[in-house]
Amino acid sequence: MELSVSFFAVRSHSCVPAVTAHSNLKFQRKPLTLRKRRAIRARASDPSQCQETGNGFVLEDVPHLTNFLPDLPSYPNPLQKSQAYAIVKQTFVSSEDVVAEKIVVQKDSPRGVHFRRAGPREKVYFKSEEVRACVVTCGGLCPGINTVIREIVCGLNGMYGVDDILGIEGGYRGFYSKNTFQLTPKFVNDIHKRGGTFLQTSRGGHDTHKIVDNIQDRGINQVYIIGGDGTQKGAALIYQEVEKRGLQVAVAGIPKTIDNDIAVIDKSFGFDTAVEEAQRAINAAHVEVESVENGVGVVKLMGRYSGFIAMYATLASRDVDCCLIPESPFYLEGQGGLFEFVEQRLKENGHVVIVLAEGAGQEYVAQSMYTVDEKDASGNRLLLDAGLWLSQQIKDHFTKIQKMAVNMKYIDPTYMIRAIPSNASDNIYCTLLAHSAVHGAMAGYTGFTVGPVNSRHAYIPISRVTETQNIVKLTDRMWARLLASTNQPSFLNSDEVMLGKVDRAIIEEINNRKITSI
Ligand SMILES: Nc1ncnc2c1ncn2[C@@H]1O[C@H](COP(=O)(O)OP(=O)(O)OP(=O)(O)O)[C@@H](O)[C@H]1O
Ligand SMILES: O=P(O)(O)OC[C@H]1O[C@](O)(CO)[C@@H](O)[C@@H]1O
Ligand SMILES: [Mg+2]
Repeated sequence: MELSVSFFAVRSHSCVPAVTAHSNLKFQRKPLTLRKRRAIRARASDPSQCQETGNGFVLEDVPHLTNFLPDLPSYPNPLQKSQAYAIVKQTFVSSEDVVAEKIVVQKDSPRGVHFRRAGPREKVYFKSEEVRACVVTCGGLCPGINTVIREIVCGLNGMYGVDDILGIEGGYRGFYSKNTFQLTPKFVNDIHKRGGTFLQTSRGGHDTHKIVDNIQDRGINQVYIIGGDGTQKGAALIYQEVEKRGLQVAVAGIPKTIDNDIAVIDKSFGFDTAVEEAQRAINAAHVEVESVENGVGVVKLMGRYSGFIAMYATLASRDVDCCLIPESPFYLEGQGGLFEFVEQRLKENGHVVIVLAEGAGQEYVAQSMYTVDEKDASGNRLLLDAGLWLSQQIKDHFTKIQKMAVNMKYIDPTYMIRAIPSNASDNIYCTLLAHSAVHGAMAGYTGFTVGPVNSRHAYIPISRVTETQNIVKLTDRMWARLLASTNQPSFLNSDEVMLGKVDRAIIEEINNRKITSI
């Protein structure tokens, strides 16, 4: 496989520090802390690989087919003959190009974690005419899925001359319960203009053995898997089984989630589109409540454990008085509570708009009604309708206790913000994701997820994107910007925030909610 010995002095699974070509660096670098070293080591267990050099430079590498198929032949990349790329200064990504996980550093800090830069390589490990690829989409919908499908098909065909691409219908279970169909550039030509997934999706049904049996039986050698955290965990299992069986099959994950809760990557595709669509609902709520006396608008947006959509939609709109997200506990009654704030805004402005992420206040809703802990087919907890609950609570409080009638307008655009086609910038983002995945698979990388890290597309070990979930950090500046813009109560004791207790509690809670079985 492509690996520059001079650059990466060590190729090891256990991150042993080594003396390298970088010893002439300008600044003395601090060694990695024991905690960091342990964390990296834990991640370095197969399938991801990790290399650390003496100056604290760490490469968290992705597996390559030659790791378990050392005699695999390579071929010149057909892009060498591509007209489109003929005048590109550097068509191929050098094996030394890496992307830094942290972009803000101090002069004495270790160089830190890096990922392999995504893009076409000089050598490929598949002959174009021998590729049989497949594409599958799993989990919930998200704007842009069809663009990713289209660009995998068009990228494979246009850049690499591959014309055997299968569509797997209806998610993971489609591998073993449905017939496949052929995907051609012509067939997928205008699917990016539609919302949803052209291939259909499902939750549950991941059976690693049955899936890999089918991959093997159908002679598939490149598997493109589009889906969220659950899907990527499934992709890792498929990769491991493929390796165990010694198959020449590249497994590439394309991260998808409307909630923007996938770790490491800058942002998930479709997120901007969803935030934009959410503006329409917020605007409608604002127009409604402005036009009546004591108007209270409640808008419920998606966000199971992460309130990114609600936070960004609030910040973008400026018509929102209060934003409630799962990461930030809130309370209704008493001093500093939501009721007091609503009353104050009604007195000041005559109306109030509240945006609520669906996962916020779940514990209150559960307390107020008899509930059974229901799960979807993938094992994700089914949420209770916090929007409806909150609307009722506000109505009851003002009518019964304050003797003040409010005009409640509850808007639930949950599915509307994700069932739409992606906007222009998401379309371009989806294209880059798809092409990165195609280049990676053709170059023989496997068991990887693609995504932008500090705006540069990289190949990331799957375990890295599934080990934690991205959440809104209450101690980060973005949440402070929101609080400053809405002037809403933080519902937090400032000592707790300062000590970072809040984030820890939330992370623990999220960990407790983690799926243990599917
Ligand atoms: N831990 C796991 N191991 C193997 N497969 C999994 C795991 N978790 C989920 N899956 C499979 O991945 C698929 C999608 O999972 P899930 O429904 O949780 O959605 P997701 O990919 O997390 O997307 P999203 O949450 O953004 O809608 C399902 O087919 C499910 O069986
Ligand atoms: O109703 P569905 O299709 O299971 O999807 C709902 C869930 O999917 C997500 O969009 C992504 O996980 C969540 O925000 C939401 O709770
Ligand atoms: Mg998920």
